[in-house]
Amino acid sequence: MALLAGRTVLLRAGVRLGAEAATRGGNGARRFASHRVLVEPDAAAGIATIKLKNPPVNSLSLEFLTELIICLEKLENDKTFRGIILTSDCPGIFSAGLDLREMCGKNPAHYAEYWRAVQEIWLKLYLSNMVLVAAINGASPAGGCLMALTCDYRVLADNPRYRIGLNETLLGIIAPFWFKDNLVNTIGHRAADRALQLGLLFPPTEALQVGMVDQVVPEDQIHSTALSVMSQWLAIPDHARQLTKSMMRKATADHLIKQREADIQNFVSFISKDSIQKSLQVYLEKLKQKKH
Ligand SMILES: CCCCCCCCC/C=C/C(=O)SCCNC(=O)CCNC(=O)[C@H](O)C(C)(C)COP(=O)(O)OP(=O)(O)OC[C@H]1O[C@@H](n2cnc3c(N)ncnc32)[C@H](O)[C@@H]1OP(=O)(O)O
Repeated sequence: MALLAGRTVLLRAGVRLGAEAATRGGNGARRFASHRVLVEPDAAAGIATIKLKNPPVNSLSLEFLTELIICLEKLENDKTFRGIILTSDCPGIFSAGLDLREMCGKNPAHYAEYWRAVQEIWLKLYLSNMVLVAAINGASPAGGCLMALTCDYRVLADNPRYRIGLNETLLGIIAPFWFKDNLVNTIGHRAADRALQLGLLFPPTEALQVGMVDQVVPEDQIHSTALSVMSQWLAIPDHARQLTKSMMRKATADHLIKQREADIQNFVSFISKDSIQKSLQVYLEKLKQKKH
């Protein structure tokens, strides 16, 4: 049931994407047509670079998530590719996380559809058979951090403005258990406990220290570093690496898979509360006023 309902989201967007692809027909077979997800394939190396392009801040709207899910499905099913570098096309921002406008002032059916897409992108990334390297070239709060956490290796550009972490509590909301599980698997229980309760956003040096990222490099070296990490990981035979990855991650993914519907219901009732709506609106307003 969960999967069937999930498919509806994909198919609906798939039709739209199909139409886009047709109008762009001459663009070269290899470039996947999508407004917001740029794919730069290097077939010889077996690597595709995905550049997130949903300006201004790569917030994860339902449409953006759906395009990303379709793109990942295509790459996963294309034997040409063994690795993905995930990065941003928006200067200074990797991703601002979930799109707050999808969680404010909408109806329960919308919240449920949105949350299913958030679950789906996490499962697709976390369980990917490919090697995923995050080249984090900008700020990466909350859902942006979560996407990076699904990857096998994280390289962060050395800029104090590029902070990364699960800051949900600062918004008056709670990181779901599977965000928490992914963080605990990455930085350990004690560090995750502190980071989650305080909603910490770590600048590069601290992010490296706590293990949130694996490497911090000068900004102009981020892509070359990601490529060299990728070639190291791709030197391992796929079957051995994939089975090992699955062994390490399956229990965490199953935790969500076994209760997807309950998790959606939980999200919908939480996010629909007046007090939570108010917190999110105040937070969005603060973001808007920051400039003036
Ligand atoms: C029980 C369990 C149940 C479950 C309980 C529920 C679980 C939910 C889990 C939630 C996970 C999340 O990811 S929640 C999302 C958390 N994300 C954040 O806190 C990031 C907030 N954003 C920022 O900090 C900054 O925008 C940042 C990314 C650093 C970029 O700073 P800049 O100065 O470059 O840009 P800004 O001027 O701030 O932003 C540019 C415009 O983008 C908008 N904008 C910024 N972030 C946005 C966002 N996430 N969603 C929508 N819009 C956003 C701003 O309002 C501006 O809009 P205009 O003024 O109109 O131009």
